[in-house]
Amino acid sequence: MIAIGSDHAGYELKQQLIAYFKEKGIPYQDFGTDGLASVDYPDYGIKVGEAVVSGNYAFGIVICGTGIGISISANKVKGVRAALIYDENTARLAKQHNNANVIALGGRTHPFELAVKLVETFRNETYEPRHQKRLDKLSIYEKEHCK
Ligand SMILES: O=C[C@H](O)[C@H](O)[C@H](O)COP(=O)(O)O
Repeated sequence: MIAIGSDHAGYELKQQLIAYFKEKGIPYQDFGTDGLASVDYPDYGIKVGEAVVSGNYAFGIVICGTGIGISISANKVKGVRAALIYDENTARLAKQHNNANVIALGGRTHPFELAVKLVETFRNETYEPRHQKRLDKLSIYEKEHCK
């Protein structure tokens, strides 16, 4: 199950991705926003981040205008590794090297066709455990410094 959320600037791309998931039978849960009215990206980045660390989702997708603000927001949640991806290489490496559990896209920077390609590339990639030592350092920092 994919957790997906956006602010107003990411709303249209979120809806397009949801239509794609429905067509392909890909399970998802929509965490809002529900329209084009101006909202604040931290509310949605944090909501999706918390959902993902709950363990009930394969990964999260967060979308704002650029993907920057909402990735910063998701990364405030302990246990989240959110990656702003912008081409096939970063989509692949976000999984292979960083084992990202949230990916961020920009409604004003990522056309739908690119966004789908990046989501599918990330989804079908595999984490390389040789990087675990680095991820462990992040977890240790979180354990010691973030309540
Ligand atoms: O990083 C921030 C995001 O791109 C926001 O979606 C953006 O700042 C919203 O801008 P505005 O309020 O002008 O629609």
